[in-house]
Amino acid sequence: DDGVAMLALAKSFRPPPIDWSTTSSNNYCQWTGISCISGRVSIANLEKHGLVGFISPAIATLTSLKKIYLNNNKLTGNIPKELTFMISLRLIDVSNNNLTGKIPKFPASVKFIYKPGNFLLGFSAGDSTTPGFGASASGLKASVITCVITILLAFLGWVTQKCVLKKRNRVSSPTEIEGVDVSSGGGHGENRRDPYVLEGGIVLFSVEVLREATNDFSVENILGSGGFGTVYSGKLEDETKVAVKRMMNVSAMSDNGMKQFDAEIAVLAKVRHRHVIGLLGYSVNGDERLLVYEHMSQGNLGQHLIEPARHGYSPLTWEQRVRIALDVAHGVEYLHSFAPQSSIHRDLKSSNILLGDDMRAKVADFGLVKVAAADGNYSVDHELAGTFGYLAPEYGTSGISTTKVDVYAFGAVLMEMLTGRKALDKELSVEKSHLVTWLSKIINNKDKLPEVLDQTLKPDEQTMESIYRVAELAGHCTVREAEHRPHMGYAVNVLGPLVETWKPSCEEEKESLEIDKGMSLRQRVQRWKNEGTSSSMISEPLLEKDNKSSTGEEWKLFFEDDSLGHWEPLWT
Ligand SMILES: Nc1ncnc2c1ncn2[C@@H]1O[C@H](COP(=O)(O)OP(=O)(O)OP(=O)(O)O)[C@@H](O)[C@H]1O
Repeated sequence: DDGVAMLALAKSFRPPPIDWSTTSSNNYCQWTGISCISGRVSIANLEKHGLVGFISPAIATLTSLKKIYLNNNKLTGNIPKELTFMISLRLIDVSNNNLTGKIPKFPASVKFIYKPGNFLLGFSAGDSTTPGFGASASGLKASVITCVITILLAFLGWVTQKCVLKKRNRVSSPTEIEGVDVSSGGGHGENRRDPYVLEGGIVLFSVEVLREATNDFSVENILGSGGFGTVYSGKLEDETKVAVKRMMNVSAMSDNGMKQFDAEIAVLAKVRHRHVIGLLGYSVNGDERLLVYEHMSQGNLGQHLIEPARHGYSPLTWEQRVRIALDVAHGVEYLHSFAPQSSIHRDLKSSNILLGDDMRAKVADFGLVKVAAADGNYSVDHELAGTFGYLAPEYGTSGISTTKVDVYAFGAVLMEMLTGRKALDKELSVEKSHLVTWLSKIINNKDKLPEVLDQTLKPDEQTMESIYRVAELAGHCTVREAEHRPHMGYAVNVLGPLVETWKPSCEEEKESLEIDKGMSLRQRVQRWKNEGTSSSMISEPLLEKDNKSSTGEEWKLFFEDDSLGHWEPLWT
């Protein structure tokens, strides 16, 4: 809901546009010049409205706003620097106003138009060297008036910003972020000391803070690399361990890198669940995009399943595997059914399942997440994304995406747990390389299954019963017809009784949904830890070999709908 910010915006104009209210934000999507998508403001077109007043920093809290047209009005005051932190912003036009103060530096992804007009922009108000403000008496008077007005407006803007951010974030004071140095603001070269806490308690870090935390993004700190960047371990000043994902140079990649960055923030800012990775904050500096997550000390599931010794790990016991599977099922079920907006992960795989100190799992990497269509419906993706081996047949062939796409991928992960083999292993023969296709033929054969199990398991009779149950579930999750695959809730119910500490999922969700309002960053990380105890569109080439992945060789898939026919799925 953008109501609070819209009211602040209405109050910053004198008078506001004709049908805008300064007392009620009801129906703000219907206000003149406002366009919304899913109830969130996406375009504000207030061009030529004769507006007098200032640009409210509250605009910065409209996190879905893409375009702002404030040109050809009579606005005074400065352009709030907070606007440069807006992750969704692509265009801002403030030309032909009477704005003063510093010219803010927007990221390269934002088209910033401030000329013609705004003759005093770039000069501090009242500067005697400013054209038109010479030593004449009238010039001096004008300059003093401008200066007083600017100070008053800046103060008003500052008060509005404090109130709006406080109200939206329900964080009583930024200073409550104990020991976290979020100085130097968003890292636009200015040495800001104010901390910024944005929607959902997400912290806006300065690049300098993250640079220090990661030892200047040193090679020794690298935790892994994916298709869109490198992840570094880091330690904040208060000793909080974090993982920092440094996106590849955004100007060098297509829009999709930006989309991934935006999607992670949009989803993870709203989601708090013990089995979903916690996003602590982010940083934007020119073309630099950084995401800051809670640190997961035991790496990703793939590293523990496939050649664990290579990563310095012992093989997982069966009990650990089932517990991890249940954690993942809980996390994905939450995403599908309980999160504020039902979503599809679309890139579930063992390298996106991260493990904490206690070997409990969290689902990560939400860059490809997509809002799910209403129950029973589906949408067709024109830009497919995911990783070979985990891709559901209907998704690969026709782009049909439902939550069952994640169920299929989950089934593939279960098969990796059973066999200790990669979902797609190019080293093997064609019949064996695609794990789901190969194992599906064996999975229901109680005599043959023991032969293909991960050799490190050595199950006794009781464990074997559990293995058969999980194998059956894996087969069910990966059936060819999406409608015959179960919902994630079913997987939770199958796996729950197999582990000791089973609790009904809805009870768990209730506890976990509680967002950590008013908690310090350190407390939030600690809480997430405690809770743990219980692509860019690449059309050429169509297949991008993701040889940087820490799980070894994988093949990422990105292609446009017109190229669907070029791809031969392995299971046909
Ligand atoms: N919060 C974290 N804590 C610890 N390690 C992490 C964290 N996030 C990521 N990693 C490590 O960094 C690796 C790379 O992560 P990233 O999300 O960039 O790529 P990926 O998921 O492996 O591949 P892709 O993004 O191409 O799908 C992960 O596989 C994991 O080992």
